[in-house]
Amino acid sequence: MVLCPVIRKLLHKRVVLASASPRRQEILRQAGLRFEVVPSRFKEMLPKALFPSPPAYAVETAKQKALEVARRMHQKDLRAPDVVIGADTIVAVGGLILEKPVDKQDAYSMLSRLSGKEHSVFTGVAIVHCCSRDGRLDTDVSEFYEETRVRFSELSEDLLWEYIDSGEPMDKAGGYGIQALGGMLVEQVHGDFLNVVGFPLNRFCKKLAELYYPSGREDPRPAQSHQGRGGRDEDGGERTQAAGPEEAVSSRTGHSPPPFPTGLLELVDSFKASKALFTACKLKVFDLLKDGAPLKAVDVAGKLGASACGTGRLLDACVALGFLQKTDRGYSNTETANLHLTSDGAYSLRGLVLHHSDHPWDLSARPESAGRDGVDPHDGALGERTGPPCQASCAHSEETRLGLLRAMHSLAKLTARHVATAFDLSRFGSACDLGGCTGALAYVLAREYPRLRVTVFDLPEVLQHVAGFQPDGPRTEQVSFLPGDFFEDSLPEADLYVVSRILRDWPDGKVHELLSRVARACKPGGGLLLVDVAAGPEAEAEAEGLRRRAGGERSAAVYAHLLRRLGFADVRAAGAGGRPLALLGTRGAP
Ligand SMILES: Cc1cn([C@H]2C[C@H](O)[C@@H](COP(=O)(O)OP(=O)(O)OP(=O)(O)O)O2)c(=O)[nH]c1=O
Repeated sequence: MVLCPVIRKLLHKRVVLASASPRRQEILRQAGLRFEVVPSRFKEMLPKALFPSPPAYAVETAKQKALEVARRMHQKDLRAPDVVIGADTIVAVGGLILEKPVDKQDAYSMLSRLSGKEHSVFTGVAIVHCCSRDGRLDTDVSEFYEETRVRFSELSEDLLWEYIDSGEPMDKAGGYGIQALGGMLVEQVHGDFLNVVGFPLNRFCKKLAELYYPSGREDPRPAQSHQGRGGRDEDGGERTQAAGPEEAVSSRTGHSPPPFPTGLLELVDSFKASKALFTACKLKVFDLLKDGAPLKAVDVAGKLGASACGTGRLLDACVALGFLQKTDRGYSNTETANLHLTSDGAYSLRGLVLHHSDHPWDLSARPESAGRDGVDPHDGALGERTGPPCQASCAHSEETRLGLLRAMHSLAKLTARHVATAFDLSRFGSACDLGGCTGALAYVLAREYPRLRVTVFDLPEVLQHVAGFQPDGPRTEQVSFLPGDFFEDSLPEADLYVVSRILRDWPDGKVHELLSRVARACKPGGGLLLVDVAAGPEAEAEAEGLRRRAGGERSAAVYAHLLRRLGFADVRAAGAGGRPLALLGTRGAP
């Protein structure tokens, strides 16, 4: 069939790739498709013996992967994406299906089975069109597979083990990657190379053409029958005319609708998810479900004095978010909820959640900055000043301030050990935590470094509240509190200055001013530990733009650049839980 430009047909749709495979993502991205990645949680454990042929197994697995994601997304947001794409690649040799090896021995038996022979690589693909109607999810599945035949050379034992020891086989069907080192093993390829790598792009485009050019309005030739090549299609029950109404309009007018606003809709969705969390915390749902037996929605509703229907929806949303689990017996907390969302959990973040729920624009603004002349934490973060600082000041009632302290304390407590151990700080004898608030980080630093004396430097109106947050236990005498304003007063002498979670909503000028003061106070060889950099390597590039739009963290690269400009050398970054967390710079000679 003649290929038409089909990828653009998906540009204005919300497309999700239900796959964690980096190869699939790359192939589709390079083809110009715009999509989100939501890896499927479907376990690839269908009983192979039930399938008439290996590709039938691959197609069904691909379909189940895509459907799982469509259902999960629908349950979470009550709005499924327009299209979910799932794929599954298998290797078949002598009627046997080989998936990813479970260990080196398994990789060895797979590769020795393939040595000197021809095998088939099948990738099954499912394109699931979704539609949410009255809270129900309708799906329309189109599926196909592609076969590529691959011949391996005879492989020596040495080569086999050398290849296995490279680690490459482990996440690949049949235990090899034709696109990398595994290419060495291959003598001949018959068919689509990309199909072996995990996604049959050419056949995918043909399938899209069948779906999106129903009666040849744009394609000079009418769509072919769905039998495809060699009658291999497994398109049972698929729709023959997948173009939606907007397709029809666009093909009539020749006008292309704008690209799908994925980022914008993600923001809306994440707001809905946060809202469910805020509401459940406010209603103390997690306290209610803490220790006892699971409860049905109607019982939870009764205890909360809320409607059964609304409560059921809220509980289901919490299930989708991973905070509750649901069984026949009812709803109960997950581990995360017990630990972080109950009122009295050791690492409770409920205070933080409630604070953000009640003061969405305060985010991580600190109580003292609201009252300080000229320091409006939102200045710059929102692009312009949002009003005179006194407004923010008035908004900070005593109760609000305590709520904010509680929120900051719980967050600092949770992350303090990661921060304290992100670098070896044992060379420092004294530290000053600027804006260290309740001392949550200071106490953990003291515990980790018995030689370290830590001064928490913060405004008097903040320090007057900290008594209620002091921990019992050893070495509390290493920590002292000193009232002061780090913009007005001289900074206490210290070998190490700590600036943790206070800069994120500040305008660049204020950040520069504070860090310059630190740089001037810091002795050569002294350090600056800066905590709170943007998460995720991909976030680095976006962080600046995002921060400018909505306030938030700066990327590690931006901070590192600034620290170097201010005379800090050997600036190193450390992360925790896969996220960048902190930077440590050492003051060079002035
Ligand atoms: C044969 C072969 C497979 N592969 C890869 C493609 C697939 O990623 C993987 C087969 O496993 P799959 O289960 O198809 O995919 P996956 O587990 O990587 O991702 P997901 O289930 O989330 O979709 O093997 C290669 O990269 N090169 C090859 O030469």
